[in-house]
Amino acid sequence: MQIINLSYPDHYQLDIEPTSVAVGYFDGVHKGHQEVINKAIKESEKQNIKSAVMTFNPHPLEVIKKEPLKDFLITSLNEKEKILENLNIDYLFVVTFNKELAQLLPENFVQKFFIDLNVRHVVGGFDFSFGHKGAGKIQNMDQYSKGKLSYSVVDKVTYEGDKVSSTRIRDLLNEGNMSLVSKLLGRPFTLKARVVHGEKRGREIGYPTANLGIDPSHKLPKIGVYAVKVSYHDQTYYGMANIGFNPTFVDDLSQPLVEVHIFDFNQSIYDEHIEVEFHQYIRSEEKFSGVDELIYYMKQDERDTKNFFQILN
Ligand SMILES: Cc1cc2nc3c(=O)[nH]c(=O)nc-3n(C[C@H](O)[C@H](O)[C@H](O)COP(=O)(O)O)c2cc1C
Ligand SMILES: Nc1ncnc2c1ncn2[C@@H]1O[C@H](COP(=O)(O)OP(=O)(O)O)[C@@H](O)[C@H]1O
Repeated sequence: MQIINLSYPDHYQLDIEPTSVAVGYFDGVHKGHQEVINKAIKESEKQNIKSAVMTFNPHPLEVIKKEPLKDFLITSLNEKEKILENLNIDYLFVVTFNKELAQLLPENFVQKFFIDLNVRHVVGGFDFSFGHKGAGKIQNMDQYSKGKLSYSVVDKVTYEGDKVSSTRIRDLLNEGNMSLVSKLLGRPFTLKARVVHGEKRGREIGYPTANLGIDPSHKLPKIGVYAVKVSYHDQTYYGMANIGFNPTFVDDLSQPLVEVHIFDFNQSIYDEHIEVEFHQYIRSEEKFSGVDELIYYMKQDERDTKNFFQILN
């Protein structure tokens, strides 16, 4: 997959082959988004052209609200790139979302970002809008492109009767309903991050924890303890994670920490990247009377996690 960064009003001289492109912000790349992307791939095969995804960065809300998003994005740009890479897309266009782009008339957006880029077919979801005040509707593509592009609109995808949407997934993350989140995403909710330094308390209490460096804009599941799987250097491990404020030891953390104790693992992985899949909410985070009570509960968490994954204690 070739990643091409674009921004308006910059001029660019690009040599891009004809494409069928799926367009959207695609936060989470959930089952609904996957249908849009698959349609673009199918159409590229039919027309014997390349497949592409066009996404935006940062999130439009950040530009409209003029402040950084907090606890919002289901996938960082980096995570999105990795998911798309696995879908075998030929090109990923990452369009900078800025004030200028937000003001483009739909017909100008279509000229600049589709026709000028050699796009032949555009696929969007039934409710996708673009351009000035979101007035551009994919359904009006013939008018904007003066018939120069073909397009398809993908219908609402539902799960158990309700629309699959990024908002629904955020609500389920707030509830810690990881099994339903997995169903709507088509894969477990995953954080990909660098391991950063913590307070070095973990190893003292017999449970070293890899602390994840996560951008505050990333959505996190509700505060508490989770059964997780960790990928590191092409190997998968089981583990237990805590998302929280370590109230037993600290009382003034402004951001929740995400930390993972990996079972049967004993390597120094500071500054390395790991991927953590959240499979099951285990319990809420508590303020314990001290280290001994915390250790007692962490032992119980280890048993609960191993029972959940059906691995031997
Ligand atoms: C499975 C698990 C459960 C945890 N539960 C709690 C908890 O309920 N309350 C709490 O204050 N800290 C909890 N912690 C966080 C520990 O306080 C933290 O891992 C420890 O202080 C080590 O911190 P460090 O990585 O900064 O050294 C938990 C950590 C893990 C891995
Ligand atoms: N089983 C394990 N699970 C998680 N991290 C481990 C494990 N074994 C060793 N480590 C290493 O130890 C570090 C965590 O130790 P800890 O004392 O909790 O330090 P910190 O407070 O800096 O996170 C991890 O970042 C990692 O490099």
